[in-house]
Amino acid sequence: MCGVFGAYSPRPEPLLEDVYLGLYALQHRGQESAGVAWINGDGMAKTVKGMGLVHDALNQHELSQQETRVAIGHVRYSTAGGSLAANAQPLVATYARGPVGIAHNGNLTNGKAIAQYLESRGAIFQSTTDTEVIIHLMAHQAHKPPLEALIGALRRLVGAYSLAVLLEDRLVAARDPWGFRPLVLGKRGDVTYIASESCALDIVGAELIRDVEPGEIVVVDEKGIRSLRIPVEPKRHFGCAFEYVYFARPDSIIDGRSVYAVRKELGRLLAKGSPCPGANLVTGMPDSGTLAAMGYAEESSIAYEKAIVRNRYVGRTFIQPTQRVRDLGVRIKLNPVPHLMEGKDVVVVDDSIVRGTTAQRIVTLMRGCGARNVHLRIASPPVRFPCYYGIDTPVSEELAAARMDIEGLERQVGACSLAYLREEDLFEAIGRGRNDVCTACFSGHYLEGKEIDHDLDL
Ligand SMILES: O=P(O)(O)OC[C@H]1O[C@H](OP(=O)(O)OP(=O)(O)O)[C@H](O)[C@@H]1O
Ligand SMILES: NC(=O)CC[C@H](N)C(=O)O
Ligand code: SF4
Ligand SMILES: [Mg+2]
Repeated sequence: MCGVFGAYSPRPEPLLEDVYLGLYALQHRGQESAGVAWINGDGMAKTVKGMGLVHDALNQHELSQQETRVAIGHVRYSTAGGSLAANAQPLVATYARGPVGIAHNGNLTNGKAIAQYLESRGAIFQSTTDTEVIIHLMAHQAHKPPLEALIGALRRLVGAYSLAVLLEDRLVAARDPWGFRPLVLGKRGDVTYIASESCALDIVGAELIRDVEPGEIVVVDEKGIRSLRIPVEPKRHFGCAFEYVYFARPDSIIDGRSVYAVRKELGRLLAKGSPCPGANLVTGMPDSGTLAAMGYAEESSIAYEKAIVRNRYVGRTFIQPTQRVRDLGVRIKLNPVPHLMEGKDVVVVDDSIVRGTTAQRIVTLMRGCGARNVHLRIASPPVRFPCYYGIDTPVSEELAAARMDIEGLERQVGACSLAYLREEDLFEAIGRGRNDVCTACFSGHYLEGKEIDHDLDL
């Protein structure tokens, strides 16, 4: 999952500082690289990118010295192509019709097929991301004006894309027809913003105007804001349920629904479906399990304690690219408060179990601190299938809930009991119907109707 951000002003301004701040607010969506791109006074596309977190990769002071009318930015969590400097985004190129820059959140399921087709006709790729195919598809339609070439490229894509695009001196936002990933529009005075999540608008003092609709292209230029459509009719919408469960920040609003409210509701419904009468306290796995734990505690009238402390200097562990770093991360990141554990029956709520790294470590530590019973409650259904749409859930063999049944997993993590949320409760908490939400990593029901399993590395 990545984060994208873009800004457009009718006159030159230090917009890159806003982009920097917006990316900072989207850091939870990608920790591997960060970058910005803008159009300078000569109409040329410029870019600064680096590996690591926003404050390591980019220099806020230097960026704040630049004035521009249009700029985009990206934080990356690699899902197609390795975690390399060459794959850092935004990707920028100058083709026959002028400069173009693209920041992409999501994953194309036909990216590899398109790349092979283009390579067989002489295209030379500079990166191994799926994102680059969009630029090549545009370059192959150089007879059309750039906006038409972009639309012509997008109509060939299948899968997930929420894009912030620099197109000459225009800012363009585009969201795939299935609406997998979030994308919002905001405004502060006459500056227009696009962002993966509304929390990035808040940080620059912009007001959330609305979501970019699935299948919509929003063009921002000197004429104002225009809305166009990607000419693809989706059979249904596929907004990612995992954004609400784990990925997005709780202060964001996605497709009109507060992530905070959804997470608390997930916890309440979990308590109704899988209660734990007699437990002494409920606690949440920081960070993303916290709100569901509060909802669980409220619904079951059991005291909520912040009984697992998070080391604030460690970021997200699940989105780290290797298992070694994930193991180390969980080790340093989370610790129970010993005196709250002694002789207690404790309910621990987490948002999800993916590989089982976090659950196993914490249950072991809690037991070591003297907890009598540890009941693990998960505020989403079991993750049994890989995601092909921009979250790097591993192949089925690495997914804890695909490798064993719930009793086996309960034994593996050492919990006294383990229970998951029901799928229908997930739809209820999100407030949308089965045909509006993607739950493929839980259900195995993919966009193309079957398990797609092609190697997405281009
Ligand atoms: O079963 P696993 O493979 O351990 O993956 C699941 C865990 O990973 C995520 O936490 P993460 O540390 O990434 O982020 P968070 O701080 O937002 O909870 C998620 O919230 C679970 O706690
Ligand atoms: N997770 C994402 O959104 C990643 C975007 C793109 N597929 C990449 O790997 O660079
Ligand atoms: S498969 Fe899971 S993580 Fe991927 S888009 Fe669907 S719900 Fe989200
Ligand atoms: Mg977590």
